[in-house]
Amino acid sequence: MDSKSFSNSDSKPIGVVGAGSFGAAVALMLAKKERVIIYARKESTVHEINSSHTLNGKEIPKNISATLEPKELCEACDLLFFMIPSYGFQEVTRSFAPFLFPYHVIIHGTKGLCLNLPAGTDLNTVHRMKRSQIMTMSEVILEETVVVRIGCLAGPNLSKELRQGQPAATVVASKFNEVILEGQRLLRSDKFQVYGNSDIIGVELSGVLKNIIAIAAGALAGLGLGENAKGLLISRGMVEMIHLGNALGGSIKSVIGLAGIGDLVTTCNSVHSRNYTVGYRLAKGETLTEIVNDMEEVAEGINTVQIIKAFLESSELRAPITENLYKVLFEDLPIGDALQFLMKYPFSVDVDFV
Ligand SMILES: NC(=O)C1=CN([C@@H]2O[C@H](COP(=O)(O)OP(=O)(O)OC[C@H]3O[C@@H](n4cnc5c(N)ncnc54)[C@H](OP(=O)(O)O)[C@@H]3O)[C@@H](O)[C@H]2O)C=CC1
Ligand SMILES: O=C(CO)COP(=O)(O)O
Repeated sequence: MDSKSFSNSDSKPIGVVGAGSFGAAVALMLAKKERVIIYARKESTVHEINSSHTLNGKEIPKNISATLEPKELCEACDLLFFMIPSYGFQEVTRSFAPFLFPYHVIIHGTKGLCLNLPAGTDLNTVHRMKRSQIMTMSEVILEETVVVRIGCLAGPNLSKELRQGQPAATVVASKFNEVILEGQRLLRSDKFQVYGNSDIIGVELSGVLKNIIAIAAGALAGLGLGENAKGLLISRGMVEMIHLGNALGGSIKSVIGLAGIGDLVTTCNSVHSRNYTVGYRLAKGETLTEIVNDMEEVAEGINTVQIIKAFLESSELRAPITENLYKVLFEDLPIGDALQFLMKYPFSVDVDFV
């Protein structure tokens, strides 16, 4: 394959790694254009897809099949969509690495961060982190594999709405134009618009950072506060995302685009958002442990708050929403006290980023 262009023109199937909520939603969209092979780690999931053409009991098209083997997926497909939460991302990427070649293209949809810490340490033991110790998923793929053409999918894409066929849009970000074009070709439909962006780090960070604000928005709703308070949170949250995104290597433009403000508005308003739900349930009196133990799906924002708090410890930057949410989640600060602190915080300039 020509290293400068990429097109699945020989109609190889498209690989989807992960059969969770988002992996399933993306596999269904891809199956409208091409054959799809899903990699899942559970034999029962693979068996269900291959034998009854269902996933979690819901019918799926017959051009979707499944495998338990990374090798099989890498041999069959040139383009792989990695749809794995950040907690499993490094492990899964390492299991695929021996079978990946520079001709492969990977587009991921993960809205979380991984860590690059010395052996024997983790998030519970390292409380100050430099940027070099924090990795976006494109950085994990670059570190662990020989794949260079990497893309990221981010935007207001609640999987439940996508599966219902409701209209939506996303951003495919990559430094390689052919990755953006192929993502657009495969995913675009009359119900789904796909924008391109070359700032992959900024787009990844937008999807990651909005989860923090979504937890806070759920908490406001759980406290019974109104739309004025939400407008305030979303606006100040966006400013915080811009400064954090910038400090971590992303561009302001990406945060004020679909993957940033677009996704922020969606997840701060939806009971289908897991992050929003975490905040809502906290405000209703449940503990973080109770909520996490009871959730079947991942709420990336919880881990992200911890990582960003550790990053703030090693920088001059202040991010009052994140810092107060950290105290609520991990230091038992009552949500009402956090809110009071934020109301008194000396934010004096409305727009300080342009
Ligand atoms: N759901 C949504 O609306 C959206 C989600 N995202 C992002 O997509 C990512 C995935 O989310 P989502 O699909 O919702 O998560 P889910 O919790 O629904 O599913 C996660 C999937 O990843 C698999 N998995 C986890 N760890 C491993 C591992 N080590 N090896 C193999 N498989 C593994 C799980 O497998 P198993 O079933 O075997 O446990 C499961 O199928 C997250 O980062 C999320 O932020 C982005 C946009 C929208
Ligand atoms: O990112 C999402 C929608 O764009 C999904 O948000 P949650 O992970 O909070 O469910």
